[in-house]
Amino acid sequence: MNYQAILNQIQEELNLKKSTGTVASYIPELAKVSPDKFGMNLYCINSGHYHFGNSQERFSIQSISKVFALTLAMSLIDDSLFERVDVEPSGDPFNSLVQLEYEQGIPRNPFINAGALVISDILISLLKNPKKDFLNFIHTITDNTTIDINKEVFYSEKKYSHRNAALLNLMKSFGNIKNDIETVLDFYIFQCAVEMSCKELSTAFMMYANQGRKLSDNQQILSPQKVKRINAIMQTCGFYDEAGEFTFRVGLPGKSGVGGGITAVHPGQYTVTVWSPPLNPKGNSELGMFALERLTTLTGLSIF
Ligand SMILES: NC(=O)CC[C@H](N)C(=O)O
Repeated sequence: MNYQAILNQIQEELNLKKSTGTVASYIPELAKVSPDKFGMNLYCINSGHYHFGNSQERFSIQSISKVFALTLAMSLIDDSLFERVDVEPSGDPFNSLVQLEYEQGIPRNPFINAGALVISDILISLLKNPKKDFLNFIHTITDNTTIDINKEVFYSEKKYSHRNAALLNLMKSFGNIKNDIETVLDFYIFQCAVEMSCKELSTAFMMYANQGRKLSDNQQILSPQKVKRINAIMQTCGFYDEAGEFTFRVGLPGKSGVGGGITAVHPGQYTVTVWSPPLNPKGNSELGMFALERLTTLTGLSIF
């Protein structure tokens, strides 16, 4: 298959499309990013990288980091993790508080904010230097030690994190947060502030397409069974209250972030990352979803 020709076609179609979305502004620093950025990187297990646009420029990965945090936590502890966070789609926005109240502080899944905050709490209890260890984990899976956080984004989100603090307080009242609220919030915001390019994200996600092994050196990062589970959670919960729509249109497990990035996985075949900052009302990249839908349609390669 001529993947580059398919990507070129998607780029041409995108040039004709006007986005109706808006760049996230509740983290003020994110609002400074140009809405016209667009990058796409496709990383095939058998034939390497294909790309176009701003695919090598780093952007704020935001909630895509939730996949790395869950992976790290699952590599360190057993299934007891899932006593503190469930694996059901929420059908609610990523930062919603309502379900938590009547479900007694157990978040629906690890990819909504409440669930990711519980994973942050677990990592803080398990790791010596949570921030350093988290970055090291990303360095390992990408073979790239230059990946870091964007400090402006970090401090910007810290100033406007009242809702995440509310989620933490509510969960703490139910006994599902063990560490100090400020410490958990700080680590969660840190992981969201990591910056990576489309190419780096596709590389990091390759382990989910390759049974838990890195492609570069075959290192087993996570067992195939655990990778299967993470892919399942990405499929059912990776896009909040748009997980069904993403599955319907694109047909791949994946994860989005309010920085405008989406990374998706076709186990055994490829990983793909798109970046376009304007978000649809559900907080997912509008043109990113369009590009991924075109990719699985033009290649005929989705998991369904
Ligand atoms: N959906 C997202 O990417 C949200 C991440 C963001 N840091 C928040 O907690 O609001």
